[in-house]
Amino acid sequence: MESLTVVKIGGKVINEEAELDIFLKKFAALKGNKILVHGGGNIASVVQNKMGIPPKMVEGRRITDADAIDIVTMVFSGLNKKIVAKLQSAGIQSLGVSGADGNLIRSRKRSVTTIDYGYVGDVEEVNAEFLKALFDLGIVPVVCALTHDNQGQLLNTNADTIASELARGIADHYQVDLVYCFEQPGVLSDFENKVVIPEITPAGYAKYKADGVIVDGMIPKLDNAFDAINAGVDTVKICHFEALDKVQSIDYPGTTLCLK
Ligand SMILES: Nc1ncnc2c1ncn2[C@@H]1O[C@H](COP(=O)(O)OP(=O)(O)O)[C@@H](O)[C@H]1O
Ligand SMILES: CC(=O)N[C@@H](CCC(=O)OP(=O)(O)O)C(=O)O
Repeated sequence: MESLTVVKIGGKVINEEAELDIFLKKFAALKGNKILVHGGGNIASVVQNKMGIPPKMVEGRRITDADAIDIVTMVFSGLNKKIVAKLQSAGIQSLGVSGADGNLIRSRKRSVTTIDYGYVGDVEEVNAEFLKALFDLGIVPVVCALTHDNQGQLLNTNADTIASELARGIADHYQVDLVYCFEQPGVLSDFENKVVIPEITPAGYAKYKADGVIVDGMIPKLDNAFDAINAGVDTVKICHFEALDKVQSIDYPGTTLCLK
């Protein structure tokens, strides 16, 4: 089976021009078929504040009302084009898409329970055939955190979830490696001293979570990571964005490997 690397980069790295450039150079150098999924949540929050519409977040997820979906659509789509322009300059034939483009990711608006998340979508289907066609043309897809409901509505979907769902959606056709890149050196057992957990299992994750070692945005990231591993994705790694050039070598220690 051909290999495919799905890389997700977080919004904090995108926000720093120099860091983004370092990361994109490393992404450009990755061998084989690849997809880049990017966030941009913190930039959307800055824009919301500037527009006098303060962001509302619940457990790391944005409450996306009518104003917020307009703002995230502009911010995420704009970032998407900026990243594609930078990748083109690195010689990568890339195409920036949301989940609506090429019907790549169809989702369903999250139903209202105790919380109304507004225009937030839970993924229902990934168009693996469209991705395969892009790879056959030598095109690298760059995917932002927007999906659609096939009834004309864009929906906001967490970028970690998009990366996991894309990896799972295409795992029948490729040997898929999923890499979450961010500003920390991996999942940490000691945040102050930056001690990386080299391998994490669901049992270890449960314990670190109960002990308050793994908190905040790392919780949905690991939930998405284990969902991917359980659905047939070959490997899931969580690493510093500057370590991306090392993830394709088997024995690189400076990263967290998620195990079943
Ligand atoms: N044990 C941990 N190890 C590493 N990061 C952690 C840990 N617990 C919480 N975090 C936090 O999780 C954040 C990553 O989640 P998030 O902000 O959603 O990432 P991203 O920017 O990739 O979308 C890190 O910036 C870090 O502050
Ligand atoms: C529903 C939801 O919360 N969507 C996220 C999508 C962006 C994202 O995930 O960006 P990062 O990866 O940079 O955090 C948001 O609006 O912030």
